Amino acid sequence: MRSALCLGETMAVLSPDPPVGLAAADRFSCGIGGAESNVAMGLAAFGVPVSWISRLGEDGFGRKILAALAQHGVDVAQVQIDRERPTGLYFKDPAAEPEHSVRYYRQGSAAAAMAPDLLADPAVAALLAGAGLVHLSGITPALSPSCRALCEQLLRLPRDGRVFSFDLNWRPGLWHGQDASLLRGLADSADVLLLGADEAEQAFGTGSEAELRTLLPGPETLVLKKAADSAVSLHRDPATGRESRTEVPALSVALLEPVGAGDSFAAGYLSGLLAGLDETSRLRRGHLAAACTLTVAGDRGALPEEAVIEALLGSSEAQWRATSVAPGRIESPALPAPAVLPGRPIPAGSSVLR
Ligand SMILES: Nc1ncnc2c1ncn2[C@@H]1O[C@H](COP(=O)(O)OP(=O)(O)O)[C@@H](O)[C@H]1O
Ligand SMILES: O=C(O)C(=O)C[C@H](O)[C@H](O)COP(=O)(O)O
Repeated sequence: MRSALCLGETMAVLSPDPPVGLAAADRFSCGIGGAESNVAMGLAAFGVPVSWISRLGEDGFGRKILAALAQHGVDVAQVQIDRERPTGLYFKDPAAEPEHSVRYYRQGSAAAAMAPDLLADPAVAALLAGAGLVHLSGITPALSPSCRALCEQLLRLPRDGRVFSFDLNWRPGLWHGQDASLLRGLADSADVLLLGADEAEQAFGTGSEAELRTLLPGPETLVLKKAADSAVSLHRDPATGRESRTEVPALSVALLEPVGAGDSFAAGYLSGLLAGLDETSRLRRGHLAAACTLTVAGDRGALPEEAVIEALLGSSEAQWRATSVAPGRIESPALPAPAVLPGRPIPAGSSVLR
């Protein structure tokens, strides 16, 4: 299988522990968070050889991020270390309204200093030349003008058999005071564009398939996620120009925490693309990986064993629709018995929402 390369910022994440509002918090647990590195770890879990490219501060948070990604099987050899700027941070605020539930401290971070000269680094150029997939997201161009220039330059590269994927990851807080209309041009120059109907509505004023396809005619494949309902792939055959539509319902999930589901979906879908699977299987892999993440209290849930993935991907539509995922457990008529999901137990005091 050809390798993948994911580029973007990863930060240290500080979460009040216990989960109270920031004003009341005395203690924090520290994890790591970054959309593109979540995708990189997700791809590695599906067996894809993957590198993550970024820039970190010469600090403990940077070292923690490198160690965590390496532990998940992601190649971090070409991550740059910035001696002047720090690793970015964000805080979770469990008491805040959803649009303020995350507080970024990433302005002037090491990653925000990424620039097109990164591509002149011979080791990075070699990774890029060998990659079958290059994954970016709408977060990076919002970080700084130099990061935006880097994304523009990457998306202008000749394809040479590579696929450039782009997850919209609309973060209005990061675009404040900047021209967010640039995002549409970037998204439109990818080959595979992943976006949620809700975020498309906010960023582009519509979540409708037909209107989005008209607004974004560039990508060969547009993957529109409709949260708990379904995901739709609109794919244009490069040889004939014919457009086909594939829709796969989402799994029934006992949701614990939503963060990271979009990144896991991207990893599932893109791993299927690299493996040469059809659109239905790619979308199913996306839903399955997202469901595993939705049932844990972190950015990424562990996948079931390979035989379970295969059985679910090969199941009939009725069996797929009757499949449900709860913390630690998958039940499906396509499985001889409920499958146990590996991973951390549910933290005490967490409530399982439905
Ligand atoms: N309530 C839910 N039930 C089942 N699956 C869901 C639910 N919410 C999200 N998903 C899954 O997660 C994927 C990503 O959802 P999305 O809302 O786009 O996430 P994000 O906002 O994290 O990007 C969906 O395509 C679907 O597979
Ligand atoms: O870099 C950022 O700004 C982030 O938000 C990092 C987040 O951990 C993930 O991007 C989760 O994002 P979803 O998968 O959409 O829930």
